[in-house]
Amino acid sequence: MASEMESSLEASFSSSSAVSKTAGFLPPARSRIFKIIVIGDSNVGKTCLTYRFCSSRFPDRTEATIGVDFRERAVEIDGERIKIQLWDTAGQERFRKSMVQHYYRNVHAVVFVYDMTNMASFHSLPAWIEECKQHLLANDIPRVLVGNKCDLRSAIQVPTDLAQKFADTHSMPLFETSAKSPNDNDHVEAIFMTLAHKLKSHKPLMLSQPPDNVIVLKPEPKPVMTCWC
Ligand SMILES: Nc1nc2c(ncn2[C@@H]2O[C@H](COP(=O)(O)OP(=O)(O)OP(=O)(O)O)[C@@H](O)[C@H]2O)c(=O)[nH]1
Repeated sequence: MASEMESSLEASFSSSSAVSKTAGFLPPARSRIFKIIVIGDSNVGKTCLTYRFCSSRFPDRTEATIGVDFRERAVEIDGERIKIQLWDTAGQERFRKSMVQHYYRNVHAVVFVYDMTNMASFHSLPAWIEECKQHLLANDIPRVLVGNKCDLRSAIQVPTDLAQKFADTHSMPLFETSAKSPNDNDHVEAIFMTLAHKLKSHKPLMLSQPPDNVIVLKPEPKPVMTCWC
């Protein structure tokens, strides 16, 4: 399944068919697909965060991810339809081994997740960053750091200032959120939409398809970036 996904990603565009009202079929509408991998220790809430963004709710129950799960959501930004494809990767080493090289192919952005109630998951972050380096992820791809489970206020182990220092050192925005709390729904949305905005502006040229089927390359306007950290 991973290799099938990759071949579609290598094309960078997806198609959906459209029927002309007058003369048969129009060429398929195109939308860009962006692959975002979500990585971090087991149990930090990667599945819940991706589920929350793609299905707008907290999952009833989760099991440890084996290999990788895919979730996808289409969003519209400044009139352009973009598909955000989230690769929810296994945190447990034994469930990653055979798949790990697939995660890192054609990645457009990375979300590093730690559990705010688990200091060990925060201390693992350098190892996750190192894994990205080893798989030759370009330095300039957008990355964000997410501290999850902020709803468990009395159990917080990772202070915000420590996480912020780490985020600054690695030039990433920091988001503290909860995949579970209904109050944080907008926040989870904001994390992935911030990335989507960044990705949209990542490529300086975009393809547009006017009715006469001439493909025109035109510069993309810069979106306004907002950071919620
Ligand atoms: N209180 C609280 N619990 C959460 C939150 N997010 C996830 N959980 C719980 O944390 C546990 C692990 O969540 P998952 O999303 O499966 O964690 P994961 O990082 O995908 O784990 P692996 O698949 O093993 O890598 C589950 O019991 C979730 O219900 C959150 O924001 N708040």
